[in-house]
Amino acid sequence: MSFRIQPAPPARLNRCQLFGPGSRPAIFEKMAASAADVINLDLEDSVSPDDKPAARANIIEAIGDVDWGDKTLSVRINSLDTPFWYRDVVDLLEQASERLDQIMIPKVGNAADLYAVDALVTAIEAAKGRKKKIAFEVIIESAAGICHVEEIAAATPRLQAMSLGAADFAASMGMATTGIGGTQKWYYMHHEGVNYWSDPWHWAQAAIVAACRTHGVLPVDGPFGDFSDDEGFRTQARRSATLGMVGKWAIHPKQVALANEVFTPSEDAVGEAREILSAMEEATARGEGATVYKGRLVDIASIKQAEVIVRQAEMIGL
Ligand SMILES: CC(C)(COP(=O)(O)OP(=O)(O)OC[C@H]1O[C@@H](n2cnc3c(N)ncnc32)[C@H](O)[C@@H]1OP(=O)(O)O)[C@@H](O)C(=O)NCCC(=O)NCCSC(=O)C[C@H](O)C(=O)O
Ligand SMILES: [Mg+2]
Repeated sequence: MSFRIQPAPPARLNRCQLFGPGSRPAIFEKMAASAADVINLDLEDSVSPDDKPAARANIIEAIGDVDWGDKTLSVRINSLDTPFWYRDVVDLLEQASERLDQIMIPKVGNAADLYAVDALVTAIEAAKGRKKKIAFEVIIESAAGICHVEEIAAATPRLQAMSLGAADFAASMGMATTGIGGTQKWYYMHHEGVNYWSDPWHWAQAAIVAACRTHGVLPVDGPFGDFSDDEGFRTQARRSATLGMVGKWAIHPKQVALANEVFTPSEDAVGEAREILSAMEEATARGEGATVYKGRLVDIASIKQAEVIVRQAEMIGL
């Protein structure tokens, strides 16, 4: 390992991010009452161009008026290739209450995109005397974004989280699918009469996790479009969790419980992680760097692995 210590990501829960269009204020209270850790009020692709001004006004009003509890409250602005984004930032930062925690910047292509938004946000915060520094989260959802994922993860200390946006990513990459996440019908190998399905999102997810872990950012899996397919959602989420992601988006309220279920470590997993830590404590007291736990090797690296699970459990209060 490099002599530089890997920075810890923000110590907050991010198991589920529930999205809702800013043009649909009737669902804001329902979003606030949900069990999602993060709320994403959307000004981007779920809002039609004509509705953008009204959606901004709805969101600004709701940030102050709705009781969002202890959730992380985030607003997705429009991307930098549109005429909408600067007005999103200016109106939010000038008019929304200090309850706003974060803005989500979609379709980032390189670090300079974040530099531009950071400059604007920093100027408005200073001009308006805002006390809370707004955090950023980004979506990697283009060929440029995935090519520059590491410089994006390092771009600004405001950055807390990074998601994979499977729909725009597939379009930008020219992928032959209209599916948003999950297994794709034609993505398989064939051997001796049997098809073996593979995961076309895997490499992008792994690149995102590595960039995030290098720079202390939370890696998050994005949307799973078919909200009638609970098992498909669970399977995709379990793969993401196994790869190191901390949570997943919900584009319908029924997906919140599924994400929380997958990204909350099970009692068994937490129990085993605590037992590994105890076994290693005893081994260390005996002057040993490795020992045997349930017939398998555990060593100093196992302590770090177990601590990932125990830290997550402690944040949740398990
Ligand atoms: C997908 C939806 C349009 C479905 O809405 P609806 O038809 O109202 O669903 P239901 O009738 O099944 O709703 C049941 C009840 O739940 C409430 N509801 C609906 N949606 C939400 C929500 N998001 N949060 C909270 N509550 C919600 C309904 O009001 C019903 O309540 P009740 O009548 O009291 O029982 C809709 O869910 C929706 O708009 N979802 C979010 C869409 C969105 O934000 N999309 C953007 C993110 S995905 C994306 O952008 C792609 C990404 O960038 C990429 O590139 O990959
Ligand atoms: Mg998108």
